[in-house]
Order: sequence, then structure tokens, then C-alpha cells
Amino acid sequence: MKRKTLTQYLVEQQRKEQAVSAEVRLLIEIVARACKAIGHAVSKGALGGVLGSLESENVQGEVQKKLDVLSNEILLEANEWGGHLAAMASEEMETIHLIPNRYPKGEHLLLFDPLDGSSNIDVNVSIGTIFSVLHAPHHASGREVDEDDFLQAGATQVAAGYAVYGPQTMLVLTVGSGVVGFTLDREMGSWVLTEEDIRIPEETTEFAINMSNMRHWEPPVKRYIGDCLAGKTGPLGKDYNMRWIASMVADVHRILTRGGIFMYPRDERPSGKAGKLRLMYEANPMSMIVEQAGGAAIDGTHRILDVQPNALHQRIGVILGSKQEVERVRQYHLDAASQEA
Ligand SMILES: O=P(O)(O)OC[C@H]1O[C@](O)(COP(=O)(O)O)[C@@H](O)[C@@H]1O
Ligand SMILES: [Mg+2]
Ligand SMILES: [Mg+2]
Repeated sequence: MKRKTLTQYLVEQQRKEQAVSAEVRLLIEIVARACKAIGHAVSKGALGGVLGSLESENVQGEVQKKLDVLSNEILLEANEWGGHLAAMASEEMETIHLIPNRYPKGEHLLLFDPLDGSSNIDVNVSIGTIFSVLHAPHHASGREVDEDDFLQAGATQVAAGYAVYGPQTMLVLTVGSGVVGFTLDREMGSWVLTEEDIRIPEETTEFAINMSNMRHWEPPVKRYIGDCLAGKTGPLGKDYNMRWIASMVADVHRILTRGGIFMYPRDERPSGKAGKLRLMYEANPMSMIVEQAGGAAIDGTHRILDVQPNALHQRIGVILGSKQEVERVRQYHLDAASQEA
């Protein structure tokens, strides 16, 4: 059977459903090409001299790995001259990156986590790239975009996706009409459509959370995980399995493939009050993908895609995955709030 490539899929979307404009189609292709280059660097490992850390820290105060910086540079360089963007923002850059005046500019904004799961780079475990596309709101006025233009709720995203660099290199994408997955054909160098309509099963018996943070969790999270651990004879009446890869891309990819619930909740530590994951380039794109695949994504009580951002590097608690299970956790949060009131 002849399979579609990413380009063919996007052209079809443009023609059939008008779900993507020509500009968005071309910018997704550029991001996908950059992901191919990042995947290539990742696969070289020690032979490419890409493992290990640098002396530098990013805006979040995290030590940068060589691949964090390299992946950021690959994405910036690839997208600068494409003509489809007004500006970019990244986990690895304190402020936004305007498209230089020498290049043509477009009507969109691109945000990315260039390398997600940095702690897994040196141990040869799956890592990835996450991206989100927004419309530049004041493009028509002709003025230079600024950081405030990026602060749009996730529900306004035009497209979102991630690449996962694992046993296979895959690209998972939504342009707002379902979720599709492409596998990189290394011989041909092309992204080939291998998952046509990804759907997350509504129910699950698998949870993903970093259990070492248990003592810091808020009561509803403690209650939920306690109920999962109680198994068949507990209040949920079923035995649960647990997985934690510590790369959001890889954990979310598993959930898109076979269901489950992923939790990086806010917690009671001063550093955990706002959550760990970043709203604009981790939580929002993943939430759009998960919702488009029939799942749900909340911060505890609110839908993540409705949260109005107030800072580029804002953090948020994340609970996403199979719809019924996410709703259960939301209910536990509502119960706790009503008991407090
Ligand atoms: O080591 P922890 O706290 O379990 O963290 C794992 C989480 O941190 C992250 O690695 C953060 O991503 P970065 O590597 O982009 O900083 C998520 O992918 C993942 O869910
Ligand atoms: Mg990340
Ligand atoms: Mg990162």
C-alpha cells in the first residue's frame, strides 16, 4: 500500500478542509525538517559529540545540555528565513526571537521546547521536541510583535505537535482536525503517515507520575494515587499499572497509543506551587493534541486550553489523558475544594 507523506497530508488538509493555510502548511514542513535534523544529531550520540552538559543555565535556572542548545539553534535557523513567522519563543531563550529584518516575515508565532526530557539524553532513553503555532494577533497593524502577543490561551493554537526520538523517530501533529502520526523513513528521508486518526481510549488502568514527589502532593492527588494503588479491592475496583519515563513526549506518546493518565501536578513545595511544566510550549501543545485525540487536559480543576497566560515561561500543573480518568481526578479536586469551603 502506498502511504502518504507529511507534505501530501498537509496539501490534502489545505484543499479538503481548509484546516491549514499555505503559510501554516509550509511552516509545519520546516519544523518537521528541523526535527529530522535534531533526530539525526540525537542518534549520533557520543559519536557526534552531542552528549553532556554545558556550563550555561537557561532562563529557568536549569543546566543546559549540549543538545538543548543545539536543538534550539537548529529550530531557529530553519525557521528564520522561511517567511512564515513573525517571531519565535523557546524554553531555552529568555525572551522572544524576532525574525530579522533581512528575511521575509509571516503571520504566525512559533513556540517550542526544543529538547524535552533532557535528563534522558545521556542515558539513551526517548526524548523529543514539542511545538505550538499561534496566529500573530496584530500582524495586520504592521507593528513589530512583542512578548504580549504570545500570551494567548491554548485554545487559540492553530497547530501543535511533537517529535519523539525513540526506537522510531515519529512526528505527531494536529492542525485542529484530529491527530495523525508520521514515522521517519530514514532511507527515504521522508515523514510517512502511519497513524491516521489517533484516539485515546476513554478508560484506563495505567497512570504516570513521579512517585518520589508523593510527600509534596496536594490531598486530591494523594487520594487519587492512593485509590489506584489500592487496586481491585479499593474504591476504583481495578488494578492499575504505572509507567514514568520522565520525558513528557514519551509519556504522552504512550498515552496516545494505548491510553493512560499523565500527571505532573502542582504541589505544596514553594517551587512546586505553580507546577513544573511550562504552559506555553509544553502543556498547551500537548493539551491540544490530547483533546483532539478525544482525551482531556486540566490543571486540577480547569481546562488547560482555557488558561489565560501571563508570562512566556509560566508553569502549570498538568493532568491529561484518558477522559474518564481525568474527569475523576477533577472531581477529587472539586471534592477537596468543597470540603475546604
Ligand atoms: O525528573 P522529573 O521531575 O520526573 O521530570 C520529568 C519531566 O521534566 C521534563 O523533562 C521537562 O522537560 P525539559 O527536559 O524540556 O526541561 C518533562 O519532559 C518531564 O515530564
Ligand atoms: Mg520539556
Ligand atoms: Mg526542554
